[in-house]
Amino acid sequence: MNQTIAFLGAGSMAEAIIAGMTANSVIPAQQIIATNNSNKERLAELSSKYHIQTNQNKQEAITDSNVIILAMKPKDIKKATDEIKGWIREDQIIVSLLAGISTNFIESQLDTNTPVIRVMPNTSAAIGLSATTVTGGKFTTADHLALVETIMQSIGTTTLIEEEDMDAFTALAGSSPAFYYYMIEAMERFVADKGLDIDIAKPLMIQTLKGVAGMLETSPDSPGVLRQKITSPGGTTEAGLKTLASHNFQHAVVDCLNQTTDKSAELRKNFEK
Ligand SMILES: NC(=O)C1=CN([C@@H]2O[C@H](COP(=O)(O)OP(=O)(O)OC[C@H]3O[C@@H](n4cnc5c(N)ncnc54)[C@H](OP(=O)(O)O)[C@@H]3O)[C@@H](O)[C@H]2O)C=CC1
Ligand SMILES: O=C(O)[C@@H]1CCC=N1
Repeated sequence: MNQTIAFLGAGSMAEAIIAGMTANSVIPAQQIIATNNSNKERLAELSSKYHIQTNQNKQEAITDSNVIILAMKPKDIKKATDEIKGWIREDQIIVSLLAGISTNFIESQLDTNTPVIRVMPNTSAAIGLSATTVTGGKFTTADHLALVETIMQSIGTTTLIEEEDMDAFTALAGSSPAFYYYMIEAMERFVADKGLDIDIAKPLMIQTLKGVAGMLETSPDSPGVLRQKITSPGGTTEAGLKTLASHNFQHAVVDCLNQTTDKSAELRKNFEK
């Protein structure tokens, strides 16, 4: 792909995307430029690990690129756009990874007709398995969206959504890997409590998760039916599920996703000013 991509921000999400992009040949490493606020060591680390370009000069990084990926924290968006607004051209595309922050705010901050596309990847981008949602702003054409989807497909799947649904999909696909990891951490506690060998237990846990993902993907049955097929009356699974229900497990999960969604909206309220 003949695009040069600048990352403004070189933190964990930028690295997950860079790792995924450079692991396949869709975007050559030399067409990726990373810049950040001040952490020189971090840029050196990314350059040595992924053989990408780095540049501490944000203006140069932007000027040399067609696609500019905003990868700073939501709290830093105002300062970042104030700094870069004079350097952005209308032939470029701005891609924002920022939770909560709207395309409309970035467009108004930049004060140009440059297309702004909001995406929400997850850290599985590092192994090419992100589930990335994509939504366009006021100046975005179908061609812009297609280009950004192609770029993001180098790190996994892409799904076009309405911007009003982005907060909820941020919960369901951006943050949710952390919720799955949290459950696995609890299972690891059980492994330790029982004195089981983690080297035996971990591959079994991973294989089980892969099996669950595969069944969800291929089986015509709903998750509820799949669960029932495991749950013999009076059996082991039923005992475990009863315990989860007694702890209001499903309520906790729904509440967790609601709070995550609400936080995305709150970030917008707090930092779009
Ligand atoms: N982590 C995740 O799983 C996901 C994160 N996101 C989004 O990605 C964004 C980044 O998150 P994450 O990588 O975790 O954050 P990190 O804190 O790890 O990284 C933030 C980066 O932004 C840089 N930075 C801050 N201000 C500027 C600026 N004005 N110009 C250029 N760079 C700047 C920092 O540089 P320095 O170190 O020099 O200060 C740092 O490299 C967030 O907006 C988040 O909502 C989206 C999906 C998933
Ligand atoms: O926790 C966060 O705010 C970011 C956005 C989605 C995943 N991580």
